[in-house]
Amino acid sequence: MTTIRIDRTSRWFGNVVAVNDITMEIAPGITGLLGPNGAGKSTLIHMMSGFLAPSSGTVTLDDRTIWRNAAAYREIGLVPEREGMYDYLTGGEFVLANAELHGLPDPGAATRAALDTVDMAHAADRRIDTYSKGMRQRVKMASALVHEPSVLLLDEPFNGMDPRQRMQLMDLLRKMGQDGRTVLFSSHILEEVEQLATHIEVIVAGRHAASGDYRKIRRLMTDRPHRYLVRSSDDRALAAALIADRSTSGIEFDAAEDALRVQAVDFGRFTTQLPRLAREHGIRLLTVSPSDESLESVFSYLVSR
Ligand SMILES: Nc1ncnc2c1ncn2[C@@H]1O[C@H](COP(=O)(O)OP(=O)(O)OP(=O)(O)O)[C@@H](O)[C@H]1O
Repeated sequence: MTTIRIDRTSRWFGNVVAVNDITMEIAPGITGLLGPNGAGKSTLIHMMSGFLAPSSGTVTLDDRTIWRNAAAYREIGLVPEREGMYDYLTGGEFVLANAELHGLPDPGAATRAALDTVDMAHAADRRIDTYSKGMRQRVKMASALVHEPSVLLLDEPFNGMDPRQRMQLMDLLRKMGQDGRTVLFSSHILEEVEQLATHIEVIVAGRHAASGDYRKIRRLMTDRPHRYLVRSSDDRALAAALIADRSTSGIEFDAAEDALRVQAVDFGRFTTQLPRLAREHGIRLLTVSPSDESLESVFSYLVSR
């Protein structure tokens, strides 16, 4: 059972602070690292895998520093985001190269076992440039798993996969989590993380924004103030009724849209009160649409709390 600890860790590149004073713990099981593009997910993963030194703070694996520690590298497998693969090699040769780099006693057997795990033994002798995106991803997985690491780190592994490939990879990662491995994958898609991760860490603009199980993260997201665009048969009367209710914290009239912009602070209450108030006042609701449902707005809410 292996735990990665990130303690007050920052990483900067010149003037850019990619990771800003983050503290978190990655325990056995499946953790989702959720954040929008540019949040610092790859930088954090590269520090966890020993590819990048922290500028300050520490990243440890069961209390041992990861950076420049060959013994720690042996316990970690990384599936990078980039496609950088040696296309002229076969899948088998690609995985074997990594087995040899790790100095495994029987690299051939380890390669076969890893390719079996990801269900790629049948294509081991084909060149990588003939593979589909999903097959490439699985060979990258085999290469990361060939030395049977206790920690598996995957950077945006579902990018570009079709639904079937996505399900297969999810099943495989679930199995690894159940076996007691420490699995961390990054994503900018909440639903993806929800489906797979038992624990979620959210980072935004290099900072740690939230952590917990998906119920907690969902709740944080639905409890935040929501903005709606509302059109009705009598906007003035509806505005008066809504502003008197505690579910609503602000209303303005948007002349260009010919609609009300409503800020709701209590999401649950607002969704039941709006139709009730309209009915009571004989007002017909014509449009009710959320105007800030993008994940970006959710994330910016999480960091501004
Ligand atoms: N080698 C580097 N040199 C300069 N800036 C970098 C470098 N690596 C990352 N950055 C910057 O650090 C910030 C975080 O990047 P990072 O790739 O870690 O984010 P991310 O969450 O993985 O995003 P994405 O999913 O888009 O890759 C970005 O502003 C990026 O431009």
